[in-house]
Amino acid sequence: MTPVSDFLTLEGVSKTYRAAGSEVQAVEQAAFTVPSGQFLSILGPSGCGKSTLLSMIGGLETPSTGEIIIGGEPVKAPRGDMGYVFQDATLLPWFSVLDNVLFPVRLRDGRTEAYRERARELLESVGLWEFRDKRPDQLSGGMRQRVAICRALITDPQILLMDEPFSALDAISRDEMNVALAAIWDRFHKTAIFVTHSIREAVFLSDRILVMSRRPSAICHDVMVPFPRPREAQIESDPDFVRLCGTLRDKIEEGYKG
Ligand SMILES: Nc1ncnc2c1ncn2[C@@H]1O[C@H](COP(=O)(O)OP(=O)(O)OP(=O)(O)O)[C@@H](O)[C@H]1O
Repeated sequence: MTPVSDFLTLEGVSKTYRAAGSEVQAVEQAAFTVPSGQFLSILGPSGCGKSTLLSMIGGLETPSTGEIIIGGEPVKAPRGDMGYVFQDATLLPWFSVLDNVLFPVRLRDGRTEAYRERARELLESVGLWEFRDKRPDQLSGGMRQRVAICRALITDPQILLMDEPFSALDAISRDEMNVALAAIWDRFHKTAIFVTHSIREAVFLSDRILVMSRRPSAICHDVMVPFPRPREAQIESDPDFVRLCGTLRDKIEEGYKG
């Protein structure tokens, strides 16, 4: 049994895609553990295998070699106790904000009334309760992503997986979303795996950052983020914050060269 302190464990995880006679080594020998409640970001250049790694943790892709263990159980398929947030909020356009947040419950057992209070708590925590009757096309991109985060948390999952959830947003909305996500994470405190290209975003949000290189597609650095929580947007002008961003930029450049 994996101890709770090592909630997620990857052992020698690799992924090779094979198609039309060619092979792509998307992830090579990933091995790390994540304690329960840690916010971990995976940072690296385009094509280094970040999304593939996240998909394998989520049970959406199967590793070619190695094993992924969550809460003592090997991951064989998507689990009911995971929440997902993707680049596109993928809300149902004909449902209200509230019904979108409750949708995973409707799929699971239909007992949406029992979760209405939790939906209210989640929507209030991101400032959207008063928008509960609006439809997605009446919301901004940032608001839609906040709804997607509430939807991912409605069933109180053990782990939240996020794949570049804010990359389609403009810079101001993205900064707002980082503050909103940090606040929601401080409140609900889930184990979180967050894929991003943005060094600043990773440092602002994370307890720990894994940097991936492109050749090989492997984890090349594992860095703890020392700043206390709660974090305010102003932390980004702190010299230590700026210095850590510079260090990570250097590590990513090293990873590019391979
Ligand atoms: N289904 C697939 N079939 C074949 N190759 C794939 C597949 N999915 C990803 N790849 C390849 O695997 C490598 C890693 O892709 P992946 O999307 O995991 O990288 P990434 O770091 O998330 O990239 P980005 O930051 O651009 O989203 C890339 O070379 C990609 O083209």
